[in-house]
Amino acid sequence: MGTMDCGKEVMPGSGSHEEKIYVSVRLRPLNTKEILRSDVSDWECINDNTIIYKNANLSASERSMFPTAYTFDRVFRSDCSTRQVYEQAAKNVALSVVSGMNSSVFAYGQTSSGKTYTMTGITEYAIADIYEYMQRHTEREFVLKFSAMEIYNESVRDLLSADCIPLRLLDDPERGTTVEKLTEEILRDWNHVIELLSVCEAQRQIGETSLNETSSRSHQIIRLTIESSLREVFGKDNSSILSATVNFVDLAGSERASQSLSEGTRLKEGCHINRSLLTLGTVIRKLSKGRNGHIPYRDSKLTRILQTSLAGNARTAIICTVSPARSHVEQSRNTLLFASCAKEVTTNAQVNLVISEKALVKHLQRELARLESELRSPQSTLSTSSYPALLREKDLQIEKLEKEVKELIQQRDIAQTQVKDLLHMLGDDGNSMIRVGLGHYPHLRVQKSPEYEIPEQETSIVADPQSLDLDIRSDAHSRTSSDYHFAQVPYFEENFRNISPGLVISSSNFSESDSFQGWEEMEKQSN
Ligand SMILES: Nc1ncnc2c1ncn2[C@@H]1O[C@H](COP(=O)(O)OP(=O)(O)OP(=O)(O)O)[C@@H](O)[C@H]1O
Repeated sequence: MGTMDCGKEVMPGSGSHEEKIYVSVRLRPLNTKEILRSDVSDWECINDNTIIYKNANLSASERSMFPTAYTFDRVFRSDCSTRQVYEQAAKNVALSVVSGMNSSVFAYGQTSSGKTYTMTGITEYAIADIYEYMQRHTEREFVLKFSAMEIYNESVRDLLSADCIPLRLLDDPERGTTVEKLTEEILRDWNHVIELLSVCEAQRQIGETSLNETSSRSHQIIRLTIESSLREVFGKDNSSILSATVNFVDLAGSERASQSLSEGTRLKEGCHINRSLLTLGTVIRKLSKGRNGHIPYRDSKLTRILQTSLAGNARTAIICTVSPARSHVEQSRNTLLFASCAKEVTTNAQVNLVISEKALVKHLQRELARLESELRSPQSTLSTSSYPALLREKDLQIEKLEKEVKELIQQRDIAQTQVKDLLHMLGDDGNSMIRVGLGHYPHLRVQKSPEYEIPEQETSIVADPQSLDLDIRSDAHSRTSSDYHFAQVPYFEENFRNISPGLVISSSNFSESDSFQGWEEMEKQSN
């Protein structure tokens, strides 16, 4: 398998993942030394999330000063296995790396609390799971790169190199802080992993203190970078590649010189360890209160290298290891205080997509060709040759609409004239109108239709429901109002109740059989 690290562009992809750091606490059993000096276990995990300090002899002032119960995403009793800790507190975060998200798993705690014990197991389990994932996803081609470093006395050292030359840190605008000249081994297989892990173990600075015979005197970061792409297009420089890094961080343990009885080299190491852990604590505390103000990442190499993992483009899990011994209560409380701040810190992981420059150029060329052919195609609505036809069609549409507008204006003018004439006629013939008070009938108006040449014997009727009066207009040329015959009241009721206002009805609609009665008769009935 070849490396994919050619000229490339890293782009944060879709699937932004803002979340809080996953914080768990692991309580280890009392060790032989602690048992021999009759130390007692003062801490107890009362459920999956809460650990309590259970010393009954606690003074009242101590009780008021310190919390006795602490809650986290997960707490592990002293009899929990590292496999269990991995499965429940690290696996989910660590394996995000195969989906293109950066991730980090840290162990934090005082010296001899079980950080190396925990991280050794977690690193192996996670890499084994990554291999298992690769076997299941044969449609993708994977490249795994392994690197390892330690920060010893504030110097960065390559754990895969025999040289003890301190490495420089560089600031990369895209990738954050990087370590110059750090060896990156492309992993061949699982045996290669085991081999490299044992090289790291052998190279790491270990020293004996009174608290831990094999105390780690440096912070160790084992880093795995995973790149993957779909197999069919792999190696042809025309694919996008997922690229992410997982860090397994085994921090050196905080220690009190009086307890670790260190002096000389160990004392100097302890000072460096404590100072960088103090910076880490400050960074976490400030981040837990939001990202306002200055965050002192640059105060230590550890926080510079881990900046992305602490608040950037990464998913992060922190496992805080705690000794149960009463003699370490102060250190344990400090660890739990750190854990309480850490659980308030938010990171924002994104899927990292890498597109090789060649692939990017090819993609853009293909897109350009597609657009050009679309422009040339005769069917294309964008074709330049179709513009004149399109314009002609639009002109015709405009012409048609203008014609319609003209016609509508004419119709409106005619209607206005008719209304005028009608009003005029009503005004002129006002005297011939006979008003009848018919309070309970719709307003009916009997009148001559303006355009209609009414024959001698005809009269028209217009209903006006706005008024309760019944108005009857006679054909003034032929008759007087007294000559009129009208339908009986029930007839009006039946036939004109729903007549629209202004509708003209000829009286010829009535037949003699409708038994017309004289006007006076009708008036009599209505009163
Ligand atoms: N959960 C555990 N169960 C059993 N033994 C443990 C557990 N945790 C730690 N130990 C033992 O305790 C001792 C100290 O553990 P370890 O070296 O992992 O501590 P550490 O926190 O890494 O210390 P340091 O910071 O000094 O390196 C080791 O002998 C280890 O085997």
